[in-house]
Amino acid sequence: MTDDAPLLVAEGLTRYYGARLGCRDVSLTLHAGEVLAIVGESGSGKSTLLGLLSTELEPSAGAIHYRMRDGEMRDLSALTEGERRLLLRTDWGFVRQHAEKGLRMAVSAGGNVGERLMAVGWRNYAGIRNEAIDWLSRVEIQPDRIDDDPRAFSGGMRQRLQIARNLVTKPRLVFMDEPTGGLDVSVQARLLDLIRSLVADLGLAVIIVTHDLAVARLLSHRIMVMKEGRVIEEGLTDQVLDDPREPYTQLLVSSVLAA
Ligand SMILES: Nc1ncnc2c1ncn2[C@@H]1O[C@H](COP(=O)(O)OP(=O)(O)OP(=O)(O)O)[C@@H](O)[C@H]1O
Repeated sequence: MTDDAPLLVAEGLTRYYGARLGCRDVSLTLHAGEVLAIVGESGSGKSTLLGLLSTELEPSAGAIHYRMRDGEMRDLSALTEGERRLLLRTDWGFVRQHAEKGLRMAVSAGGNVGERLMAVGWRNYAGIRNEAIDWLSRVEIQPDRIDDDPRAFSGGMRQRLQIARNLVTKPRLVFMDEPTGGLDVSVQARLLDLIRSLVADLGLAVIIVTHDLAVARLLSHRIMVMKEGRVIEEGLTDQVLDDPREPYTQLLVSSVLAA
């Protein structure tokens, strides 16, 4: 298997909630180090698709194959529960909009980061603490806050801690669901900058859901536009946003310009 082999291939992903369509017949290929944005208005199926890709939701139809660290392409639906959990704890990250869903709020900042290291086999307390301090400083959290729990942190700090917790194991793929949503504009800008430089430094593959096209433009190489559960347009981010083909995408783009 060469490095050109895709990291993740999804085919025909479909999910119904009873009779209601979540998303339908979505196919995509993601390579290592590639950032894909999924955009669309509220209810268009973005979170459903992210849930399917991250195996949190079971598809009604379709399949996802993922290239494991040993190079083997595996059908994610055929993983054992143990293998799936290991993937989630080590090779993948998931940065959620609400940091309290991605952090352990009653555990110290250092513990939140250290816990993931322990999941990949780190045992030496001093080593774990040093690595946690290093990661806190990478996400611009003062080392003297290491023993505070995230309840004592601002929204932006919580989000930066969530990022450190997710990236400390050097995952190859990170899912992000509106990672800057709900924060003040100035906090958002700083966080986006941080995400952008970490993603580039670590060569991460990212699948990011956002309704904010400015976020997609800043972070992503490729973009998929969803409407009513389907992908209606996709391509290189700059091309799609500068010259949208679909009237719906044109509307999305122009409402941002008018904002
Ligand atoms: N748990 C659920 N039960 C029933 N229907 C659901 C459920 N979750 C999502 N849906 C439906 O699936 C469709 C897609 O929703 P989804 O949350 O994936 O969209 P979204 O683009 O992420 O929206 P938002 O930006 O508001 O989060 C919507 O019609 C929604 O009502």
